Amino acid sequence: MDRCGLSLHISNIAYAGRMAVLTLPEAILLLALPLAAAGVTLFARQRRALRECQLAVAAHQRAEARMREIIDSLPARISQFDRQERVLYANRYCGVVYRCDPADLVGKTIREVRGDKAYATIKTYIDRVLAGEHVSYEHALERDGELRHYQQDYVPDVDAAGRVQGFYSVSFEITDRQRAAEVLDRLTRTDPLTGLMNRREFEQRLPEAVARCRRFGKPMALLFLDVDHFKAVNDTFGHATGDEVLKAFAHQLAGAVRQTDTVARLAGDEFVVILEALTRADEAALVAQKIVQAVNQPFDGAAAVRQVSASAGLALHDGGESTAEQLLARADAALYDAKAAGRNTFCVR
Ligand SMILES: Nc1nc2c(ncn2[C@@H]2O[C@H](COP(=O)(O)OP(=O)(O)OP(=O)(O)O)[C@@H](O)[C@H]2O)c(=O)[nH]1
Repeated sequence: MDRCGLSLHISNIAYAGRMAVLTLPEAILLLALPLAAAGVTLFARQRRALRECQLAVAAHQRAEARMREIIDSLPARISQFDRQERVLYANRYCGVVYRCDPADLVGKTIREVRGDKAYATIKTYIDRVLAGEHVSYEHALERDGELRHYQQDYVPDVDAAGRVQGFYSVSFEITDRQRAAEVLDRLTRTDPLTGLMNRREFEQRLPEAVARCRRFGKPMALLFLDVDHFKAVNDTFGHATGDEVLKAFAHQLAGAVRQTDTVARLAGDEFVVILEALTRADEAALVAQKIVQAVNQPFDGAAAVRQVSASAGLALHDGGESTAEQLLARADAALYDAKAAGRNTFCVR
């Protein structure tokens, strides 16, 4: 009952008092009834308000539980750090990756969680996110004895005043994507028939080798090989046998050089070898001789073609001004010299 209603009620009592003489209990009852009614109304309102508040809290708790369930169910590491790089929150998947209860991570620093070595690498990203930048990078972690790759995002946690008070970290596993990319990368660099490097990869590696030769002053050489009379192999035994010969030849060639030497198939029956960090320039001629002899050995197994020979052109680089293209052109010219000299040999330019 509001103030106006109460004064109206009292004036009604006064009027009633004038009309009839009330007993005391009747007067008290008359006064108490509206007050009790007002109390009941107030109580009901308070109860309704309390109920609404309880419902709101329950709804909030349900929403929070749902959010937490979603965050915990995602196959991603989601965590929150303060400015001192301490874990404030870590979702369930963090526990899966770090093999612990995620609650045990809370309070630890990122350095304690990731270890000194990883921390040295990621410190720069942490500094950037704490300076307010959204940072993305990829990294690898060993899990179950296997190297797994992750896409990592750091997002600044900014307070109402615009200050960075920490950061959120989200990390998705990208191992499958990474492996697919590696396979694709390998395919783009490899000759599918022989498994050797292809021309594209060779064209990238030769200038790098020339640059190293110039920088460190260690002589290098390029050997350009071509199988002798290979057309006759195809014409006599068919293309499939020709392919088998190329594979066997590639195997012999790769076996005749060091693991660190670069061996590539440029096209058809043309192969190249980059010989780096030679101690003396004439060492290249010895290696060329050894290679020409090695590829002239009979093939393993009972193939239709038991043996081939190859001619080779050798070009040396002493660390001077020659470019990769010039080196390749010299080796190519030397190869023609070797063909003209009767094949199954090498010439130098
Ligand atoms: N089997 C097979 N043959 C190929 C492939 N690529 C190119 N060839 C063939 O390889 C042969 C290359 O022959 P050439 O090098 O031109 O001639 P050659 O008979 O070896 O003669 P010389 O080099 O002068 O001794 C051609 O017949 C091409 O068709 C391949 O991937 N597989």
